Amino acid sequence: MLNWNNLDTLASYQELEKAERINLAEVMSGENGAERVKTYSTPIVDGLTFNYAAKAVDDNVLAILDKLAKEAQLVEKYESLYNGAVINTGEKRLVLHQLTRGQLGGKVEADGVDKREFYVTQQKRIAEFANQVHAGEITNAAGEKFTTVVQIGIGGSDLGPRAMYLAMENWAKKNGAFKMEAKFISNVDPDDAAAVLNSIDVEHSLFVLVSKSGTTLETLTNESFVKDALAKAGLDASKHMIAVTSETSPLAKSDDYLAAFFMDDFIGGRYSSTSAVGGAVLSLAFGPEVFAQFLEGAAEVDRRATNKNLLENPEMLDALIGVYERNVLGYPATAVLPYSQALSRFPAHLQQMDMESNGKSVNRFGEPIDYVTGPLIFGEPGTNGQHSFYQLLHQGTDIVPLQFIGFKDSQIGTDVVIQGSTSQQKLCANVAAQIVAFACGKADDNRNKNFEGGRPSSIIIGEQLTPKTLGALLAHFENKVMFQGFAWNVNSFDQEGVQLGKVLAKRVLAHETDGALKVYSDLLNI
Ligand SMILES: O=P(O)(O)OC[C@H]1O[C@H](O)[C@H](O)[C@@H](O)[C@@H]1O
Repeated sequence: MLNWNNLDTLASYQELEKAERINLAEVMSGENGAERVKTYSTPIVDGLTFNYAAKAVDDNVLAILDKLAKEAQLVEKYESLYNGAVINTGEKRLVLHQLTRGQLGGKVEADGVDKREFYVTQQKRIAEFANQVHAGEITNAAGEKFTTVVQIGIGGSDLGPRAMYLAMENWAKKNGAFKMEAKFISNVDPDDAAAVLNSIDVEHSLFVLVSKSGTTLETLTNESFVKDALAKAGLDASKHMIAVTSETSPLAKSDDYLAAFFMDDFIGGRYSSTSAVGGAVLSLAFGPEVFAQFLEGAAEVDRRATNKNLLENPEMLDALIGVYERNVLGYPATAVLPYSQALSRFPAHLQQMDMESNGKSVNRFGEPIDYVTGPLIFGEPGTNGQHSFYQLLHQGTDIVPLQFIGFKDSQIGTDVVIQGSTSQQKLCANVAAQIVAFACGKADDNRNKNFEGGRPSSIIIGEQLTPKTLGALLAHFENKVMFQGFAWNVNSFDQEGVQLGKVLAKRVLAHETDGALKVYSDLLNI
């Protein structure tokens, strides 16, 4: 039997509140600090490690977090999720994104369908389609190969796939796996679609229309925008477009598309990168084998996250340190700082994954809760961020926990030695320096130059960003957010908070406004 209790009712949480606070600057200094960096570390997968030495925790706090994990039954809740329980209480749905990359528990059936089989079938259909496109068996009307793939989608149908594409693009080029260039149209701003269309050769472009619901205003508008451009170029849109949607959506049975691939209601948009939503564009761009490696990395993390030992479960550990920082230490935000240009859109993806999941004020039964939940997430790749917002992170009045990500090797491998070091070494030197600067600070008589320190961070260190380590990185955060949602006793899998704005926008477009909404509409000339 699972107990779905609010965080503040747990005995271990009360113990956590009373636990002695750690002086991070002190514990990270000298030999003690060196020892922490060596020991406060646990593997995520081969070639990827979670190091939490610079977090404000010690063995005592970790032991209490372990009690909390057990009292809140975090792994048991995960088990019930992947065995097909109705975890998404708001929408009364199963939550099955882990099943798109592996079978963790027993067979999961819904409406008489084996769901693992369904996801694998879609993967196979996509793989076959992608191979045919690459082989020139599926072509444009003139019998010429498609060279570019353009994804049309927004939110989860854009952010994850786009971030994953960018993360693998240079790796694929370097490793002979690059098949087609991918572009993305998401915003309803006409300049987004127009700029992408201006940058491609439409005659040789294949468009992937992605919408789980098939009703998203931005995506349907951009579909029409693209169809208009295809018609103007004298092209038959139905020969240039495929759809990725759920079988129940209005797009599912249309003749407007060359092919349709499916996901379902049990895959949340922000968790859909490993479903057909990411599968279509990534398999077209890099080939099905690369997509399979990406899934394998995610699957390995999903398996590891079943470990009940907190220190051997980096997803649960990361999650609970985050809960400690948010609820006990009162920190409002988390900055995601990848020292990897390939991860330039990864923070944007995590913003949706985390904030849409855990930005909740009621528990999973709809009752108000008396504690804070999901933090504000933002970030930029290092070292660019260092020359931008790090000032506030080092000396501002809020303490913002930091999530660094760094790799020993670059993806392309082209580098240059300047003043005795390569660019990759300079990149890595900066991340090491930042961790210690944030944690330990530096005293100065000039208050303006003083660094208090005590600013916590963790780092995920990898050998190289490959499809497999990328899949692992993605699943690490998906599972972290899931465990945090369990700890906060919220439903991490719906997003009612996005609805009101959509309803009001429709009213504006129908000219059914009054009061402030009418004046804003007039000011914006609608
Ligand atoms: O894939 P779609 O149904 O078009 O949804 C696209 C996005 O829009 C919604 O408003 C939600 O906030 C997102 O969670 C979702 O990913």
